Amino acid sequence: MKLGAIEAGGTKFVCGIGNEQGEIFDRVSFPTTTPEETMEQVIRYFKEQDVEAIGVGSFGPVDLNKNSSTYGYITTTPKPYWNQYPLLGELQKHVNVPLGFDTDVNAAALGEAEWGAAKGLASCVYVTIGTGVGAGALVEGKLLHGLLHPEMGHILIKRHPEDHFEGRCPYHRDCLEGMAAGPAIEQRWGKKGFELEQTDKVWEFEAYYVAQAVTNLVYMLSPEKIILGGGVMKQKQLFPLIRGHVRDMLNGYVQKREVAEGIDDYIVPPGLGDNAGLSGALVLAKQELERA
Ligand SMILES: Nc1ncnc2c1ncn2[C@@H]1O[C@H](COP(=O)(O)OP(=O)(O)OP(=O)(O)O)[C@@H](O)[C@H]1O
Ligand SMILES: [Zn+2]
Repeated sequence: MKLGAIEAGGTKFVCGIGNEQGEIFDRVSFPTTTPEETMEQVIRYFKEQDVEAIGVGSFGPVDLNKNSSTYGYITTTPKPYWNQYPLLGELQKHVNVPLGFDTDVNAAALGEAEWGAAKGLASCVYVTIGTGVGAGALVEGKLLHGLLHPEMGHILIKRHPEDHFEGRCPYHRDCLEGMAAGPAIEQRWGKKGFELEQTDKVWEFEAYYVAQAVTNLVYMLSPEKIILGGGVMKQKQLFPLIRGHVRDMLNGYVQKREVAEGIDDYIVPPGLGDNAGLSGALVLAKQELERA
């Protein structure tokens, strides 16, 4: 089965060709500029490929309600040019195959549950900490949608007592994304994250914020695995710091092996590495084909 996959990000669109076993045969990426420019490249790529279905995991907010007149739109994004953009409709005009659609982070969670770190589990959360913070959740075997879709990057967190950075979320200032996304690190410290590897304080603050999010996720969704991805999580020293804080914050209240002696295997990097989103989009394509 030849399937197409799109990971539509705010910086770049990654397109790929793969199959229902999660093998990826080709992978290209186009910068996210204007919808016209970016989509022209995406459409040209898929027109040369004879795929049976395409799955799309997109940055958001997106409309995932199939009964809505704006299904498949990128809706209220502050990203210039992409506000109220009919992503799926535009694609469908040019490729006559079933299209699966979900958020980028839900797709990543799905990919990880199918072939990655959460393989065989009916629940997991995938959190990305990159240009923004977002999380997708698989709950009892299904991706979580609801009213809009979860926007877990904007949860409210307690400030580190030594952190005086004001935060940079345009909506909430010091929410999780406002304090812990890559651009927040850069603005607070005046350097990019990868240049701050040796500065312990940077990762102490970062781990404190991410651990609060993880702790809240444990309480709210009770996932069987929590996967932390995105550019900032390339700093591998964050993992032990986050796990330590989570154990302290839970303080023994959740009495499960996974969040005690098994925590190294509970809060983990993506099993699929940078392919989580694209792999998840393949699953979305496969599922849409089965429904069609
Ligand atoms: N090795 C690293 N260490 C620390 N921070 C990093 C590292 N690599 C990237 N970052 C930070 O992560 C952010 C980029 O995140 P990422 O690479 O996940 O892109 P993204 O947010 O997924 O992009 P898109 O918007 O296209 O989805 C930047 O703020 C960057 O400074
Ligand atoms: Zn916010």
